[in-house]
Amino acid sequence: MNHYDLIVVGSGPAGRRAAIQAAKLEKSVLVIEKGRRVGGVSVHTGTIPSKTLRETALNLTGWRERGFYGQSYRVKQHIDAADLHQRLLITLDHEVQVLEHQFARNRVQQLHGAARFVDPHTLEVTREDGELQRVSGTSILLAVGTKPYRPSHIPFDGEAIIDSDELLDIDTVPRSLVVIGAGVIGIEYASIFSALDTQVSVVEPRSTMLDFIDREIVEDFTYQLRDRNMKLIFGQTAEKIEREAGGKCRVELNNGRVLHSEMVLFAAGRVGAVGELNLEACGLEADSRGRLKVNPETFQTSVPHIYAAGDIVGFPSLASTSMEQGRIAARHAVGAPASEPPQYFPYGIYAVPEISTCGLTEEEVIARKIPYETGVAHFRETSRGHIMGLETGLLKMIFSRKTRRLLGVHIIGEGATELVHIGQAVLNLKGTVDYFVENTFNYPTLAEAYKIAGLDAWNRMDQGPREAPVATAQSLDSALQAMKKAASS
Ligand SMILES: Cc1cc2nc3c(=O)[nH]c(=O)nc-3n(C[C@H](O)[C@H](O)[C@H](O)COP(=O)(O)OP(=O)(O)OC[C@H]3O[C@@H](n4cnc5c(N)ncnc54)[C@H](O)[C@@H]3O)c2cc1C
Ligand SMILES: NC(=O)c1ccc[n+]([C@@H]2O[C@H](COP(=O)([O-])OP(=O)(O)OC[C@H]3O[C@@H](n4cnc5c(N)ncnc54)[C@H](O)[C@@H]3O)[C@@H](O)[C@H]2O)c1
Repeated sequence: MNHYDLIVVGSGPAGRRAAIQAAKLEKSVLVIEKGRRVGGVSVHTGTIPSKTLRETALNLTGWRERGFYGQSYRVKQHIDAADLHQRLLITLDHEVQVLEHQFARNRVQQLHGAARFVDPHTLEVTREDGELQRVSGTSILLAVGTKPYRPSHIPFDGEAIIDSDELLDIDTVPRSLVVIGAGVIGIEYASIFSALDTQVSVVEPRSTMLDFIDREIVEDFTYQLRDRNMKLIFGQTAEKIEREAGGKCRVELNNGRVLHSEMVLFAAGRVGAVGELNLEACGLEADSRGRLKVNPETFQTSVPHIYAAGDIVGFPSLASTSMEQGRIAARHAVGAPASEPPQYFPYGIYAVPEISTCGLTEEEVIARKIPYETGVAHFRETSRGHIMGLETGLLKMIFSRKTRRLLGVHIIGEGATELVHIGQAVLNLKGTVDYFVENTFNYPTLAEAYKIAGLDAWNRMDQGPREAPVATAQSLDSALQAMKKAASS
């Protein structure tokens, strides 16, 4: 039986980063992956496919050009499922190749098959050819991720009543779609299909959605979705879902309302993929949602040489944070020093329009009784926004009135998931409103919105002995506009 310094179960973001980190520290590493190809949910059914689908939809519909050419503008008149699949396959292939190459370069060994514990240090792998193989590890990292929650009362058929994994295999773009669950997955796909001219209805049992996002941003988002005819039905559950004789889906809500659609996407959460691990054999137990509890600093489970990272440990369940967790877990497992994760990480929602956020929301600042000021910029106030024909887009920053520090940045609109990193850096480096006022930004860029929002807040804050330096004619304009706005409000 082969023995390794570290065995990693799962090759998603947490597993791949952990494996490469341990290999860089010259440890022997084995990655066990039950999927046919490495990459995990992130590469095959989650992050990368959904973002590729979004990009394809925006490109083929000509979405980004409609500000100039009107709502009826299309790059391709009829977009079918083959159009969507084509780019998907190329992107996924590329991702897998890059990952395989990284493993090979770093001498990370791979074993394909489902792993289960035999005892706390030994795993048995059922290989693709049906053979069983046992391996042992000084440390083991569980990075097995999650799978869609599929309650037994939903008649999934893989064709018209589907989960988010099956969505990637559809062979037609539906003309109408009911999405059950307004979580991140539900809302991203709902807005992508709406951009493809599908008539979309979203059913959500709670009275609000995306509660971790600043309410002003969610209100703007909700307005934009409703404005393009999406039905957002809050406070209702789907009582019964069935296929009718003609093939259409019928969704009956608990208030008696009935929705008809060509397709139903059930996206009401995900559960940990611990089913095959035989956790009893290593002394671990998952919670009711299949999640494992870990020490948040080291990612050790209650069995000290067994670590868990990524979606299997719960919030925030992002590819980005999973990678960091995997890296920290691997360093701890092999006795290398590891820093703590930074206080604030960004969250990107790749809906149409996209949303990104980092730090505290206005609601959180109020709840903590922190005296604060906000600064807001609309993308249409920037020259880059004019050039791009943007009609929407908003950047909001929240500052402490006492320390002047940036507390949160919240963005909706084109490029939000990239732009947020400027705010993230200032936030984690403990920067203040003065950073945005005193520094020059490239012009014309959407990043100039930071300058405008910074000045907007600055004008209403105690400015002490400072003067706002005026770096360019453009920032003078912005400053004057912001001052006028402040004076009139
Ligand atoms: C539709 C969708 C869109 C998303 N979009 C984003 C996004 O835009 N940005 C973002 O940051 N995050 C996004 N996420 C979340 C992101 O995909 C996850 O946070 C990330 O994939 C979690 O990584 P992980 O390492 O925990 O494992 P996963 O990526 O879930 O991979 C786990 C791997 O473990 C393998 N495995 C499971 N059990 C066993 C076993 N017993 N033996 C061997 N192998 C096993 C599985 O086959 C799988 O390959 C999205 C998720 C979904 C579903
Ligand atoms: N851009 C990104 O970073 C991104 C994108 C997609 C997914 N993800 C990650 O994947 C994870 C899973 O996402 P998700 O959207 O599946 O889950 P979720 O838990 O975020 O959302 C599920 C939604 O479904 C609703 N719901 C729960 N039970 C329901 C029921 N029986 N009927 C109808 N609705 C019900 C919930 O109220 C919630 O709004 C998230 O935690 C997220 O971090 C991230």
